[in-house]
Amino acid sequence: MRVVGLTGGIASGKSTVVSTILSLNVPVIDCDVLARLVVEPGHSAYKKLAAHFGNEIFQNQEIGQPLDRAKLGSIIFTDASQRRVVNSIIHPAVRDEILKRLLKYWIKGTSLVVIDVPLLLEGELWRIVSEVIVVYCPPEVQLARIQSRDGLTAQEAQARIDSQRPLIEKVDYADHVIYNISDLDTLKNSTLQVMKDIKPNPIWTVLGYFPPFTLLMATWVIVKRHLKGDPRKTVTNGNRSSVSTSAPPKQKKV
Ligand SMILES: CC(C)(COP(=O)(O)OP(=O)(O)OC[C@H]1O[C@@H](n2cnc3c(N)ncnc32)[C@H](O)[C@@H]1O)[C@@H](O)C(=O)NCCC(=O)NCCS
Ligand SMILES: Nc1ncnc2c1ncn2[C@@H]1O[C@H](COP(=O)(O)OP(=O)(O)OP(=O)(O)O)[C@@H](O)[C@H]1O
Repeated sequence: MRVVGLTGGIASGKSTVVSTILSLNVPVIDCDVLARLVVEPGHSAYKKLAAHFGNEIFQNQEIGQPLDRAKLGSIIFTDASQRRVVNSIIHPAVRDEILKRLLKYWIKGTSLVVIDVPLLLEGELWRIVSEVIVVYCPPEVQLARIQSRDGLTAQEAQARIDSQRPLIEKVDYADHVIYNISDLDTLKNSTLQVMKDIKPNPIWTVLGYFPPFTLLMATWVIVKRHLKGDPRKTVTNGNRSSVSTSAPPKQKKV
């Protein structure tokens, strides 16, 4: 089974890309959805958040009520230390949900699964994906899209962008980049092209069910990612300043 990681920046267009991928009947595991699931009342991440923040992050300021997402957002997108705490509570729970879903798809004989992970290159999951797709758009476009989609001020939108690693740095770790700098039709076509490129060969899918090949393929994925380097260690690289944020760098397929 080929596992592909889809990432980008806030409002860069990941969900829009996902809708095209789903139209091809390729399953997508959406981490924003899982992050919502694991903070539902009764889940262990919910209890940990309550223990850390008290009642202030819940609707009606009452423990037992669903999360007040706007309130938690206003805290974590302006305070890096609180963001780290929330990440340390939610991310392991999301990772466990991802692994459970991957196992189910593998048992079902699925040949290709896409994981939509906004923070793929900031966490550990990049290690297990065979390909990384980055959806890129320039920061000024991100800013405008967040404001118009979420009704936030420019300052609030900027705080959200700043809470993530600069998108242009993520491009360096991509096997495929989708440049979302034009209209929605162009975005759809670029997505279809990338999906065509990564379509798994059915022979490899079948071979993946024979233990020696499973092991070989898993080793290859880990080695391949290792050779590309740890994206969390590099703050920036020499290419960054030479890449314009308003025009796409040369189409990249490694
Ligand atoms: C703060 C919360 C409650 C805001 O909820 P809201 O419904 O407004 O936004 P939503 O969940 O749809 O996220 C929108 C986007 O914000 C960005 N984002 C979310 N959390 C983070 C974070 N911890 N750090 C950086 N960016 C983040 C992502 O690009 C994401 O796609 C929510 O984002 C959350 O619980 N975040 C912590 C969990 C997390 O890291 N999720 C990201 C994927 S695992
Ligand atoms: N090429 C485009 N032209 C016009 N609008 C676009 C384009 N791409 C995306 N959008 C709009 O920008 C907004 C953000 O896109 P989308 O929700 O797909 O981003 P995202 O990366 O999934 O965001 P988030 O990280 O916040 O979940 C949406 O309102 C979407 O309709």
